[in-house]
Amino acid sequence: MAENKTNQWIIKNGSFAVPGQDKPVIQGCMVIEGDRIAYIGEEMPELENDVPVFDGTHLFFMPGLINTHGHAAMSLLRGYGDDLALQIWLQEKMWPMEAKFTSSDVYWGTALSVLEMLKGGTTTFLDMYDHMDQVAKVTEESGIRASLMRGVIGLCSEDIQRHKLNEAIQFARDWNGKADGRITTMISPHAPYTCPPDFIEKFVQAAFDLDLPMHTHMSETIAEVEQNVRDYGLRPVAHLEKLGVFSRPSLVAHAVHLTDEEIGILARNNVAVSHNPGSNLKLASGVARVTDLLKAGVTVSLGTDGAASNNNLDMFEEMRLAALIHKGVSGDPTAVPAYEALKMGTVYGAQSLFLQDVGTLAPGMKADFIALNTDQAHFLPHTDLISHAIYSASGKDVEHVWVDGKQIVKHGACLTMDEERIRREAQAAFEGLLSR
Ligand SMILES: CSC[C@H]1O[C@@H](n2cnc3c(O)ncnc32)[C@H](O)[C@@H]1O
Ligand SMILES: [Zn+2]
Repeated sequence: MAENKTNQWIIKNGSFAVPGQDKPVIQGCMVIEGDRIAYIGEEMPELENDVPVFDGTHLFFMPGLINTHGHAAMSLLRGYGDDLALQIWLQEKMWPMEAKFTSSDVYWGTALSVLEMLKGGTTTFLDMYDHMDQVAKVTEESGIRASLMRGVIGLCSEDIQRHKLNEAIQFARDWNGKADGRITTMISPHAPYTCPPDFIEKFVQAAFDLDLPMHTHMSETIAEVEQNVRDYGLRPVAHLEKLGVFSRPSLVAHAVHLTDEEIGILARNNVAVSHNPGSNLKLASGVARVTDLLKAGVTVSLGTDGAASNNNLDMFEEMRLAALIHKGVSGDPTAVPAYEALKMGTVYGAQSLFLQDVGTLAPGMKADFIALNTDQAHFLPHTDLISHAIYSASGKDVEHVWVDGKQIVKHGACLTMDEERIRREAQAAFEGLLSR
């Protein structure tokens, strides 16, 4: 949309989800000025005559979805190693293939994922992987927002450990605040079962030195918890607390197997949890205690994990799963209502990534938002648009996407990425991996 000299444009006649605010849906208009929201409300604000107008009829505007855990380049391994438990899947399928990944593979795998995420309404994603300069490059080029980190597996010699840690530090330092502030970084040992305790302590020190948050996989399977007790005499939560991880702002992925005491430790230390229901179901890891975590005051957001354990990156699916499975396992139909699932995909996502100015639609917030086409059979009647967004919608209903006030997806097509080339290169990259 062309802007006028005040850099403003206005959306009229729209319905807007404003999660976390007094009234969850507003019917009216929203003014965008540059990369931020200047106004949202039922009344028409006074504006210059030449402010461009975008007609929001039949559109439901929502904050862009925030995917708080994943490994984007793993989309190259989608469908490669289905129906296996985590450790076998990692050791026999993923790690041997990932050992062959080149920078170019990571670039095209990440591009494939970012394309899928943007078209499906995700405007911010977290990525923990290797060859992270390539992930940052895709982020810069595509216009998406991202929290990026070099994930480190420490099952190697001390020399290689040192090299990987230095890479993680260098990446975090070089890229924090880059791409017009759309990239932020974290420090990320992969998991307590792949990083020895003294190695994890070095990551904690780095996080202090760089003043950055930490992210790790934790308590994903029963086998992992039992191994932690055998190896270190503690369950993973107490183990990471003892190593100082939670003395930094922290986000842990999965946290499926927790005791009441562990939920207390996470709550006291303000540790956020990225709940990954699709991946946890597919790998048969279990069902996280989300209602208990939320009740204890823990911030719980949503992640897809990599496309090789999901097998798509549709955050609407994760919100729907979160709203459904906790009802199913608890027998309580009020567990994770639609509005709470929406907050997990938006407001709590922003909190989990330590981002202050995304996650809802309000004056002063970054203009990261999406529009769903509600003029479709599965959105009618218009009883409750938040209910429809959680229980009826999918990423395929996303018509438009804006990040930083710039339109990235228009009528379902990505304006910033070469879709045809990405599809071709990703297929070629997978075939190259098989042949090496
Ligand atoms: C060091 S880069 C990230 C590393 O994580 C692996 N991974 C992907 N999904 C999971 C998961 O659910 N639990 C643990 N580790 C996972 C991925 O294959 C990369 O090697
Ligand atoms: Zn993961």
